[in-house]
Amino acid sequence: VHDTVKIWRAVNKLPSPPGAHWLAGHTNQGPYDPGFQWLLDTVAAFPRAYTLWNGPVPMPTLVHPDTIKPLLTSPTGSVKSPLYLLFDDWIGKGLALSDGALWKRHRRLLTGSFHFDVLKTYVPVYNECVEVLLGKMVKLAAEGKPMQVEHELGQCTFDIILRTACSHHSNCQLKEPLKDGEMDLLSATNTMTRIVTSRMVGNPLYINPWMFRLFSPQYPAWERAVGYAHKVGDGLISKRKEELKKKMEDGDPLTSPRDFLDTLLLARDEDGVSLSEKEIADEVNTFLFGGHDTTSSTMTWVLYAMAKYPEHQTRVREEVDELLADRDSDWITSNDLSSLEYTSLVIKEVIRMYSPVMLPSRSLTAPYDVDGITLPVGTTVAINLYQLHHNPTVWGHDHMEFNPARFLPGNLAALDPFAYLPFSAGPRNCIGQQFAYNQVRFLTARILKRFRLSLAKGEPEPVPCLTIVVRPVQEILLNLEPRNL
Ligand code: HEM
Repeated sequence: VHDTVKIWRAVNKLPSPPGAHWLAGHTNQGPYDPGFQWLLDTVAAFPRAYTLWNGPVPMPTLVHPDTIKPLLTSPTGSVKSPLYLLFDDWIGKGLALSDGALWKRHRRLLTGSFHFDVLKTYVPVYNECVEVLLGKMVKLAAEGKPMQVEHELGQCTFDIILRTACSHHSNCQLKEPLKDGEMDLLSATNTMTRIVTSRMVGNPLYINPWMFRLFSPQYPAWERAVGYAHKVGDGLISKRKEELKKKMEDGDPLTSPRDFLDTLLLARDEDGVSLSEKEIADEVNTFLFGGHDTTSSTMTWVLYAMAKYPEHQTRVREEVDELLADRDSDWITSNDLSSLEYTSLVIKEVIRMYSPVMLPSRSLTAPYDVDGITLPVGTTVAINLYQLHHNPTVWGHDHMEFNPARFLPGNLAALDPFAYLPFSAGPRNCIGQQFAYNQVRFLTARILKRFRLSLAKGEPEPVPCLTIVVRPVQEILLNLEPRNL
């Protein structure tokens, strides 16, 4: 009680949007309602930090580089907040959820998997997976049907992460739709994502694991999907262990891991200790989770932005045409990616506009100073990246305008390095940043090389909403016009 009173006293000193109900807090005002108008109004009124009341629970929210930077750069000042426990059954103590010595050990062992040289080896996989997608787009165009962007990109990015992480060919892009009661890894993952989201923004009682287990009608579906995903993951791991054992018996020194799973199985710390089976399984699940919805949501918004702003679409296409001129095929190599300069600017701006991962949060393990107010140990603090990226005091009053030129080196120089944090920053930044970024540049270039995209007539403007990632409330439909090459 003493600690709670201390926290309440401190958070009450921060500014807070008016009208919070004593029990419901700001929930009735719809802080995360689709479209994010409340977030836009709030950051305009409180451009540094404010207290959001999630029902009766306060959550100081940081929205300015100055208030965010010390939190993210302190290696010991905070741990992941209890909200991350919503993922616990699914990804266990993998990199995203663990803290302290366990996290440090895993991060050290896994960093090598995202080294430039390793990421280079994934480019052929991107090419193969996008060929499947392009084939489906050709068929849709021939039938005069629009593309359901999120659906198609969700399948394609899942195909990519399964192949790059575990060399697993799921054929998920070409599978027939599942019949009632059937499950595959993609549908299990989608079910888990849906249920975590509904616990995050739905009945707050179900945030508690026991209330969820005992009373939520969704629990049986959750248990089934988690069980299925773990069974598939465990199967992939034990199959690979056998393969590696056989290779070693045949004298292979195993110096070049084939994929992320190999890296995990071969990882040894300074004392020669490997990861346990449970640790490996948690990391596999972490990467399938972290590496799928994030890139799929980003690609969805990129393609939408290309259709909405044809002048930028044309500039990206010209850049790709120039890169691939005089070549026999559309295949893009890892060396090509750095030539896609305008494409990169466009992608950075899309990620700013939509902030696919919106709301990292932390529990303070040391007092934290926000504009002269000290938040005590135990306070849950959120960093709202959407609000940071739409903070008029940081980005100017034209922050809702789509303007890739913001990211030209000359303009970036004037910007605080903590003004743009889609992948967070500091020791807990996104380990998959370069992997994601390569993939999105790659997919954008290959798709625009082959198709002109336009908004399907009569479709409403898509409205972003918060799930685990930011995605459109309704599927986005785009018309496809194949280019005559
Ligand atoms: C556009 C795509 C992506 C975005 C916007 C993104 C964003 C983020 C953000 C903001 C964090 C920090 C979360 C926090 O502090 O709570 C994070 C962490 C993480 N991301 Fe990503 N991510 C993306 C893609 C990926 C991919 C492709 C992977 C894996 C292949 C991945 C794996 C992870 C992991 C494991 C962490 C936890 C790292 C740690 O705590 O050491 N992410 N990501």
